[in-house]
Amino acid sequence: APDGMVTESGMQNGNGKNTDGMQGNPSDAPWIVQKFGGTSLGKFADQIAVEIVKPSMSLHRTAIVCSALSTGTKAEGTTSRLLRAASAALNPSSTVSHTSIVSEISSDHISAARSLIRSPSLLEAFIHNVEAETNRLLSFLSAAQVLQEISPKTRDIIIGAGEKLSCLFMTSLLQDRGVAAEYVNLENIVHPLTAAQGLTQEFYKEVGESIAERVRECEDRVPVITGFFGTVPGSILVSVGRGYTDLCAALLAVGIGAEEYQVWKEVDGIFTADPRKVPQAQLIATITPEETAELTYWGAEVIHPFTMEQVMGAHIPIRVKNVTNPLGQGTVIVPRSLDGLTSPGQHGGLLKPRFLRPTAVTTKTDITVLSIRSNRKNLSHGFLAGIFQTLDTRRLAVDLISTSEVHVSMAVHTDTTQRMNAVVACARELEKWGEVEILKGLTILAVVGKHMKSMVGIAGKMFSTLAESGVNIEMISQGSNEINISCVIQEKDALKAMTILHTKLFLFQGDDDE
Ligand SMILES: Nc1ncnc2c1ncn2[C@@H]1O[C@H](COP(=O)(O)OP(=O)(O)O)[C@@H](O)[C@H]1O
Ligand SMILES: N[C@@H](CC(=O)OP(=O)(O)O)C(=O)O
Repeated sequence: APDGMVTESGMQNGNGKNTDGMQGNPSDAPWIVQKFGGTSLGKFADQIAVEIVKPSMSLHRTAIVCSALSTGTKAEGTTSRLLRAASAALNPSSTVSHTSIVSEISSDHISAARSLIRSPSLLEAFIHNVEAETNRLLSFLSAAQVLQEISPKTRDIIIGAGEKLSCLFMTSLLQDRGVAAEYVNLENIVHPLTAAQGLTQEFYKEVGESIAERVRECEDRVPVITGFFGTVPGSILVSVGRGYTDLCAALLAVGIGAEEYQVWKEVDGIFTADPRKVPQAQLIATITPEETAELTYWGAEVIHPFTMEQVMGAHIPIRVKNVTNPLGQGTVIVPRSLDGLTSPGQHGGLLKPRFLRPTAVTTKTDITVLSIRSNRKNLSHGFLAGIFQTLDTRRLAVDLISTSEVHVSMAVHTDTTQRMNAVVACARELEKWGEVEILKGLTILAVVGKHMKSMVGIAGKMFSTLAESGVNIEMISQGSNEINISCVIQEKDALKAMTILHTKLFLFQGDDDE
């Protein structure tokens, strides 16, 4: 009987090697890597264990990678709360203490376990492990409070606690449901020598191989892997950013040579538009990595943008699937080597054929446009270089740019107060070049599709459709590649614009001239 957790040293332990009476991974079957997001784990942990992981184990060796638990939205999730705890520790006048945030995180995990884990011994071992992890976390936060400083490495360790807690929880739950599972903590997987080379492809490859090696040590036990993969060069939040678990699972998929990498979400896959905003959006059966990367960059929060590059180089397909509909086919992001072999399928009969329409439409909110009208007749030598240097010193990246002889407009993503303040500071500095204007409350609207390069007049149709619907276009920019056309509009028009473009460009019945 499962009498304790199968964990690394320091954690309360049962008999790790003994999988008696528990279902283990089949030996020699191909590997599948499954990644679960925080909100999915927070809401559907039982279904994930019983309806997704267990069935997968009958045909595949299954490895699961988990993000930190969220009970509501990602902003209320464990990672966000850990970041708030770190800020609270540093801020003596903070209204909440880091200790109260940590104790809430701890009690949320314990109450999730109480409601799902039936075995008293597994539950007791889990609570013990949560307490040990929480105490360690508190010691890091208290040290930060005393020093009034958090190094990037300490911040990484603090946020990494989120994935450790969620994986301890999933390991115990799987064991409780009869699965031989093993907790795999990647906190120390990055070797200092590997880290020294920076975030290079070689770094990713070595980390992926180390994760795979650790996973093989689990033998027939299902590895439950922390999506936090250690203190990476320059800090995980800065170098990779939120959503790093997608990348972690991709590194494992490559390292272990998985047959498929599954990203489990709360949507059926990638749609022609955000299904929560455009109810007519249709599920896309297959999509290219380039299109997925564009969509992600332009606001569709489907998968971390660094993920595609890793998996596609190794020709491993990514399948985006829904935790609440495990039998659905999802969307397959087809690696280059397989592209063309699979049919460009689509679901539903409402959509125009693939070669006559773009793949998807998306919006990216919180955009500010910074415009500079030169006070000379022509753009002088050094004008553009000066502008970019100013932006660079404030660490601002430009999403879209449009230039004329005496005028430059740049769209910047201002999703944090810090970035908005940086834009205002830049504007002040740029006044030496001419008249500066800041336009806030904007959205980038992007249409993406690999067939668009051969669709004559698609840009014209996009802009005339917007004009007919009374959507004012603030800025148009030549797309950086042929698979995307984007423009900047008012935030208040975003939903209307996306819906009307979806109807006119994607659906049969919306088109009057075909
Ligand atoms: N084109 C798109 N296809 C699918 N989902 C999209 C698209 N654009 C935006 N989204 C949004 O991305 C989110 C991804 O799903 P979710 O499971 O909530 O993410 P997470 O795994 O981060 O918790 C959904 O909220 C969905 O509305
Ligand atoms: N927990 C981390 C990493 C992550 O990958 O999250 P998710 O898989 O829930 O997007 C975050 O919130 O950023």
